[in-house]
Amino acid sequence: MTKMKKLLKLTKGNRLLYITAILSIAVATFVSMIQPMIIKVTLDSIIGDKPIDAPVAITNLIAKVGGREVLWRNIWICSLAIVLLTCTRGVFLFLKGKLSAQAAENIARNMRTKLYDHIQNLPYKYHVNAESGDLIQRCTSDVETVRKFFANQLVQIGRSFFMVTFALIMMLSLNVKMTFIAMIVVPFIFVFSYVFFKKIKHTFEEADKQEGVLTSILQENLSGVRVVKAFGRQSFEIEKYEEENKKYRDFTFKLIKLLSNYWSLSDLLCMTQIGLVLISGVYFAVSGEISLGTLVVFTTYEGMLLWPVRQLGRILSDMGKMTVSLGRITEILDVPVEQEYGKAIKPEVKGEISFENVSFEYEKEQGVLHDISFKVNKGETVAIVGPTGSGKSTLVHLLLRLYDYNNGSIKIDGTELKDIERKWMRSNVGIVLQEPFLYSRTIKENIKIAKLDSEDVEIHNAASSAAVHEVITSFENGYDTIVGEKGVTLSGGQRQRVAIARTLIKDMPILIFDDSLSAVDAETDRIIRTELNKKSSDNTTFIISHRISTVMDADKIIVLNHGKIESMGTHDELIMEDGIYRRIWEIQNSLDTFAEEKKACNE
Ligand SMILES: Nc1ncnc2c1ncn2[C@@H]1O[C@H](COP(=O)(O)OP(=O)(O)OP(=O)(O)O)[C@@H](O)[C@H]1O
Repeated sequence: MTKMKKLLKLTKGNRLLYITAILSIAVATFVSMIQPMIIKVTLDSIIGDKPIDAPVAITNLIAKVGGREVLWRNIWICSLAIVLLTCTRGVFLFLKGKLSAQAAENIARNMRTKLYDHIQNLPYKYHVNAESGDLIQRCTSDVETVRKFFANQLVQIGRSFFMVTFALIMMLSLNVKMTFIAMIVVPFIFVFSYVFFKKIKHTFEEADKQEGVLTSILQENLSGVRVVKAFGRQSFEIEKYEEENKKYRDFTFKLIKLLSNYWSLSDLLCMTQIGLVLISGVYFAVSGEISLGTLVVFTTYEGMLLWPVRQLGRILSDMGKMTVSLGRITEILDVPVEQEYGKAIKPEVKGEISFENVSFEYEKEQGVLHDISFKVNKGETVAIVGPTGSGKSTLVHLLLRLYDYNNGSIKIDGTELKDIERKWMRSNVGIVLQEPFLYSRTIKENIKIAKLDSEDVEIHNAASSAAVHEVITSFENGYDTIVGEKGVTLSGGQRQRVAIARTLIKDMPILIFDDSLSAVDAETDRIIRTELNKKSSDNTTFIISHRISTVMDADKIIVLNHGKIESMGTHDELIMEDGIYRRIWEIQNSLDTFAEEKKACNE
């Protein structure tokens, strides 16, 4: 879609406001053009004795008032006319400002909502790779640039257009030769502005990109400030920021330099034009070719005309910035939202799951899961163990349809997973992520997110099942304790448990715990699992863990290695086999025995 079409599309729903704003600026410009004509007639034909040489409307008006004689005796009428015209101009300028601001605000609001909606519906893969600092910049400062364009610059372009057209008509009606002199440099100013606009666009783009880099570093640094401090990386981070900051400053300097060159050169062109009008105007007035009033009209028009022309360079340069911003916004909007390729049905999910020869790769030719086949009955608990990077999280992410498997088949109660609507599937699967995210809200609100209408008692029950109720009630504000950004006021284990409570509050047929008990001690882990067993005998549960004690009671344990199922069975079966599972079990067992012996010695 061309930029013009994109711009037009944005004004949808606000076009009437815009048309009225543009009409208002047309009226205001026309009125401001009439004023010098009144001065001219007053000077030449009311105070002076020249025949009236003005547009028909003004001649008719003079006749209606009573003719030249009456006006000469009541010269205040001419002043009053100027005052009235100034007031009319003011009213229309006010209307223009109000309506265009209103339209621009509406456009900006629509754009923000559209962006936010779109971002929410983008595929998981997009978010994994996107830089949030850059996204934030696009949703805030880029939208602001477009808003400013619609609020100010677009109507300003209209003003320039009307100004040039009206002035040209008026000047031509007075003197063709003078009109030619008054317009001789104007095309050069236009061409100059256009060339400048082309040149500055690229620099604006670079500066904007660099601003995005700065925002990203800042955002990343603030969220990872604890890592920076813990590793004593402050000076490295400061240097890195300083380097990018310097680059940003250099781009801005370059822009300022270009802009100042532009303003000085456009000043020179404008002053040359005014000088030409003054010199030739005075010459023609002295030689009697034009009247004094006509000279006043030409010099006033020139002053009025050159300002919008001068401004045009700025508007065009801002337009460059605006098209860049618009491009950056549409770049997000052009990313396709998560599509439903299958039938998008919403069957009742009971929890029977089967994987048949499933393979998956994030990047082409780099398989992550190979030929995975297993079956889980409703209500069973399946544990997935395996070395880090073996594909455990990937496997459960497939169940949520965050990614679609490349080969094989996954069936949920006999229905192909790809045919089940993504949102529907996600509303039937409760997952506790490896690194749970908590909002900077109260604990209660964080738990309620999964079920907004939940009663206090349900919240407390979920928290009890996650073995965190007592911890919460020990806080001064209990469930109303606000969790700091990303839950810094809570310990890692407490955070995990609040996240578990959030998942348990809604009774989902499938539950997934992705290494989500890693930050709690073995005893709390056991309490939570006992609670889970009590609560979720009907739920099909997946537990990913590196801790054998967490998975040993599972109905089925899947051992993944390099994306393949190495072995599968119950704990008792697996410890009989020579493999990863037995090795991990032996290591953890000997560690436990060692810890117990040490404890006994200390006692
Ligand atoms: N979004 C992604 N894009 C590309 N590759 C990815 C992505 N997520 C994971 N991988 C890769 O896929 C492989 C499996 O990752 P996965 O997170 O499933 O392993 P895991 O067994 O859960 O590891 P851990 O125990 O450390 O959590 C790894 O090699 C990882 O680098």
